[in-house]
Parts: sequence; C-alpha cells; structure tokens
Amino acid sequence: MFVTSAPGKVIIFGEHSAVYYKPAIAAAASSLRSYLLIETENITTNVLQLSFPNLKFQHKWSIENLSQLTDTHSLQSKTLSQSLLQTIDTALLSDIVNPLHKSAAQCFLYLYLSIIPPMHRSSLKCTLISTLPVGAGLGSSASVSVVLSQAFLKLAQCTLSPTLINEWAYVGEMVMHGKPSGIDNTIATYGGALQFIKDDPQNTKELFPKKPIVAILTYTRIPRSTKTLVSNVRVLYESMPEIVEPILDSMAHVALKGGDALQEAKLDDVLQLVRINHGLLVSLGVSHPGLEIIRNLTTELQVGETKLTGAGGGGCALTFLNNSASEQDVAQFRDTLNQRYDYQTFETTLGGIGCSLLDLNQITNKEQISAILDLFNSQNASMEQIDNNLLPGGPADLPWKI
Ligand SMILES: Nc1ncnc2c1ncn2[C@@H]1O[C@H](COP(=O)(O)OP(=O)(O)O)[C@@H](O)[C@H]1O
Ligand SMILES: C[C@@](O)(CCOP(=O)(O)O)CC(=O)O
Ligand SMILES: [Mg+2]
Repeated sequence: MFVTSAPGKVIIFGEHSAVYYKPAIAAAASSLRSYLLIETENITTNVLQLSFPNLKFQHKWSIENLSQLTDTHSLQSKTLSQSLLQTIDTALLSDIVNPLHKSAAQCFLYLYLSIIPPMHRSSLKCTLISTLPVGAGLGSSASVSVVLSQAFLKLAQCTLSPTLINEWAYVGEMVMHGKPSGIDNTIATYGGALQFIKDDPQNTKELFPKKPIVAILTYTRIPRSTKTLVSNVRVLYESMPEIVEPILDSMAHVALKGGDALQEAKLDDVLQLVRINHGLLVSLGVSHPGLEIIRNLTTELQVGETKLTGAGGGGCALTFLNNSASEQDVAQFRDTLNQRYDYQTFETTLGGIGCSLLDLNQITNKEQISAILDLFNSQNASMEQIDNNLLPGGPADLPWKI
C-alpha cells in the first residue's frame, strides 16, 4: 500500500499567454493537494477499482476485459492517441454521463492502459482525495494527473524520476484539455516557483523569491471549463491576431518583470503588475462578474491588488496584500467575501513541496495507518483532518519521499 501526492498551482502571471509560448510565472500551492491511495491486497480479485469521493464517483472494470481491449501498451508513446481515447470512450465509459466523472475516468484509464503493461496489471484499488477545489483554476486536473502517473509508473516498476512523471502527467492533461501549456503539471511535479515557457525546458527556470510569497486565494464557486475558456481565446486570437498578439506580448513582459519583482521582493512592482495582468485578461474576455466583485472589493478596501488565476470565467482569484493593509482590513475583506458572497478564502504561502510518495508499509504506528485509511474511506473527510494526518511536512511528520 502506498500513497502518492501532488500540489495544486497558482499562476501568478501569464495564464492563457502561456499557451502561446509566452513566459509565465507559477508556484505550487503546496498545502492544497491531491492524495492517491493504491491498494493491491485484500481487495476484489482481477478488478480495477476507482473511487473518487470528491466527485461522488466510483467505477470497476474487469482486468481481463481491459487487457482484451488493449493487448499492447504504449509506454514509449507520450503523445495523445486519439484511437486509444476513442476505444476508452466507446468500450469503457459509455454508461458515464456526468462530464466531471467522464473526464476524470478518461484520464485515469488512459494513463493506466498506457503506463502499466499487461504483465503488471493485477487487482488494484485506487482512491483519490483532494483538498483542492475541483475545476477552480488551481490545477486540480494536473495534480490528479501527477498522482496517477507517479503511482502507475511505480506499479509498472519503472524508475521514478520527476521528468518521467511530468511527461506522463502532461499526457493526462492533454486527455482533459486538448493542448495545454504544461505549466500546471510541471509545477505539480516539481513544486517551488517557476518561470515557465511551453516546450522550452532551457528557458524554464526555478525562481527563488527573497521573501516567502503569501497570498489570499478566493474561490468564487463559479464553475467553468478550462477547455472552453482556452478555446474562446483561440477563436479571438484567430479572428483578430493583430490585436491579440500585442496583448499576449504585453503579458509576456508582465511575467518576466513580475518574476524579477518576486525574486527581489519588490512588492510595489508586483502589485502594479498584478493589476495590469488582470486588465489584459479582462481584455481577452476571460473574467467574470463574480471575479470582478473580488477585484472591486480589494480596491474599495485598499488592501492590495487582485487578478484572476488559472483559466478564469469563475474559479479563483489571487490577491497580494499591500504593506498598509491592517489585520482588520484583511479580516473585513475575507469576511465580506465569505459571508456576503459565500466565497471561500484561503491564505496560502506559495511554493513548497512537489510530488511525493509515502510507503505505508514503512509506518509502524498502526493507529496512524488506520487514521490515514479512514480519510480515504470516508466520503467527507475535512480539509483539516486531511492536513493533520497526511500533509507532507505537516503535523503527522510522515516519511514522505520527495
Ligand atoms: N478530487 C478529484 N477527484 C477526481 N477528479 C478530479 C478531482 N479534482 C479534479 N479532477 C479532475 O480534473 C477536472 C477539473 O480540471 P480543470 O477543468 O482543468 O480545472 P482545474 O483548474 O481545477 O485544473 C475535473 O473535471 C476532474 O476530471
Ligand atoms: C489558461 C491556462 O493558462 C491555465 C489553466 O489553468 P486551470 O486549468 O484553470 O487551473 C491554460 C494552460 O496553461 O494550459
Ligand atoms: Mg486544469
């Protein structure tokens, strides 16, 4: 039995422009994570079981059926095979109608069938719990792709390396989104803070901010689809390239300057650039009145600057506080968002631990193991319970391998 874990991410500068090969800055939201429990013993034989309690979704497939369907596996091929995707859809997922269930199961089966060769396919139960809001712009899909890739590579007896995990997680992201930039899976794998350029590892580099980056994340609970928003921007780009290209170039300058400002802890510059980046995103049509509420309240209470983060259209906003924001101001800001609008706010330190692995056989304390298993078996474990019992570097002090 083992658990894999990976964080969500916050794009600080350059969402959407990242898809067009422009530099972007992102950091791990390392306390908001997905955790995948892998059980291979004392479970139903010759069955692959999936349990995603956050989505209230469970499913089972006979391993024999799966192997008949795809008797060859494509461990070498880290590109998206439309024919495998089609086979999965028609033969294994035709009974699933909920779109969230469908995309999660597609990603799960695609990675399972591609990574684990038939000789290593035996009875398996996979249970995934997460403290990340689903579909909110904090990279839950990438975090899920990373924990699945890491676990399946281990079951396939591959030597685990961050490069390999990240490559497969990108395939998982392609299953969910088509052609993403790859920034989310890269952060979920490596953790920390990065300046990222799509398909350009030479110019993707780690950032070392002088001061820890503390920010407030606000989840509007407004659902949206990354895939749709990215494709709306594509349509705009293709219809007015002479206008959209300079906006994307401007976002690239914002990201490069913003990365430097974060490293040098130049808060005034960071705040200006957050405001500019949000304005550019508004011009691309990816904001939402519910996000503007947060931005307007930040201005009204003069606590700092806010931008949308992730694909926008709902989901989450990121707020950096200015030095003059008092504790009362910040409390008023958060209380108003929580109480008047039913938004959820988190104070988060950005950066920290990327993907990690916990071998439950190494834990000798039986009570600790049963507390961990209870979290996966419960349908509604709270964020606090998960953090207390599982968070890498958290109070339970577990032997996570990074
Ligand atoms: N806790 C979870 N359990 C199972 N699947 C999840 C979970 N969280 C996210 N997902 C998958 O990720 C998808 C959301 O991804 P996406 O729209 O890109 O939003 P995000 O900004 O959170 O990455 C969901 O439809 C689901 O397939
Ligand atoms: C809009 C985009 O820049 C980020 C999307 O992030 P999320 O799925 O909303 O967490 C797309 C991408 O980088 O592939
Ligand atoms: Mg995503």
